[in-house]
Amino acid sequence: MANLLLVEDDTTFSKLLSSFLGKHGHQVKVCSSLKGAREALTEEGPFDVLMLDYRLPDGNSVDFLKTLRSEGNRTAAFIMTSFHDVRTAVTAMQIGAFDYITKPVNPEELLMVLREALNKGEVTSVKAVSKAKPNVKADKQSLEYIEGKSKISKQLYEYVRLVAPTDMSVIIQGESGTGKEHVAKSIHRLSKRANGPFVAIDCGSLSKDLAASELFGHKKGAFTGALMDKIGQFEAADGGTLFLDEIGNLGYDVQIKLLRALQERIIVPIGATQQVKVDVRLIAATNEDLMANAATGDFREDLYHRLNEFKIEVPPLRKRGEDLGIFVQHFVDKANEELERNVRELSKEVMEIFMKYDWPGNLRELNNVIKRLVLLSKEEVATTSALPAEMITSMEDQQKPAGSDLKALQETHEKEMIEKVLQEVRYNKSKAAKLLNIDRKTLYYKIEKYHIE
Ligand SMILES: Nc1ncnc2c1ncn2[C@@H]1O[C@H](COP(=O)(O)OP(=O)(O)OP(=O)(O)O)[C@@H](O)[C@H]1O
Repeated sequence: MANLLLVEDDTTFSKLLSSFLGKHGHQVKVCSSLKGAREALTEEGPFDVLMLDYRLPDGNSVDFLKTLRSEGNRTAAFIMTSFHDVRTAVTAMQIGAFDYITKPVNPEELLMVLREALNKGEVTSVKAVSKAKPNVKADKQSLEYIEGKSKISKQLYEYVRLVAPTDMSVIIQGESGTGKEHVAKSIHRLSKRANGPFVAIDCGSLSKDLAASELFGHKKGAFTGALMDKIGQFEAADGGTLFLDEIGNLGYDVQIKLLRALQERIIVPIGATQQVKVDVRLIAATNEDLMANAATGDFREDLYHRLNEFKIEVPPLRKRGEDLGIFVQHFVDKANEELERNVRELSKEVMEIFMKYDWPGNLRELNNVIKRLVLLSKEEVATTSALPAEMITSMEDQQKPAGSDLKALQETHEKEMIEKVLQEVRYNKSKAAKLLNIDRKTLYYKIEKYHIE
């Protein structure tokens, strides 16, 4: 039996859900607002899993969860969202931090996601620590992952093989769910450090107060709550690779410490007087534009350049062309095995929809949608009946006009405006920056970004 917190403002739905989960032996506390959830967490917690509706009267649950994580709350959680909000939920999703389920909620799917959340247990900032066994050539990872055959994928793995044997720091940039962690693991596996540890940290779920201690360790008594000495993840990764996911989330003071660790190869645990030598290769991932953040001062420029010895862009799924079919088959096989089903393939109509859809959540979203399809399909060929209904309607309406992509639209406007102002001031960049109300660094960055001559 699990102790669940359900935050849902649709009372009919929450009653149905809690009675359904009750019948499956779970205990459910229901709240209809984030304020209520906050109170329940303080007064009635801890819970095993948080189940959060996306839109609530007093805010959205992605922001709520982010706050909880930054406060150090690590309860497993998933978000229930309508298909139209998937994009937002997915974009904000951190690996392992939380999952999502689309409404209308299918009972079998709900139990599946809940089971997974319970198995995962508490979310930790340390995502994975693995020590590869020497002499095991075809390790499990190579069976679980595929590279794809498209030109863009071939290039991606060419870069991976090129940079892996060096000791260069690498920035892996790509949208959420594109496989950045997998790329980092591949670099580690193909490096001289393959027999050393691979430690993955999710900086997005590190609380601000504890980030430095998590990375560099602390001495007993260094701060309230430091009850004993703690080894930081830098030391844990000694001789291997440290993977910092969502590095853009690290606070400024931790960024300074990180830069020092990279430059001098030494760390000082909090409260310690002695320095500790470390031999760690750093790989950082981000789905933000770190260069832009460095230009605006949100990320330390010196650290950015120190990390950016090599940059790898992981392409979004919609740009991986023919790989889609390969990934589909791979995820179908995986879901069959996990769920003990026997779906052979997806119908032509499903594949057509998949090809038109733009997959904002990339491989992770594809994996989720296929799992649902396999779970709900009774036949060997999975049909559109197991797709979220709204996915089908949205595809029917979708003409993909250029003007529907808000970000692209904003960028086009921005580019036009910058060009216009630059012309007006005869390319005097200081004047242009002033008129545009941005600093010069940001202007330079944007000129480069938009290839303005
Ligand atoms: N090459 C691959 N072959 C098969 N599955 C993959 C591959 N790359 C990624 N995946 C799967 O896609 C999902 C997302 O991958 P991963 O966590 O590496 O992405 P990410 O870009 O690091 O995500 P985030 O931005 O949220 O941290 C995982 O379930 C992973 O197993």
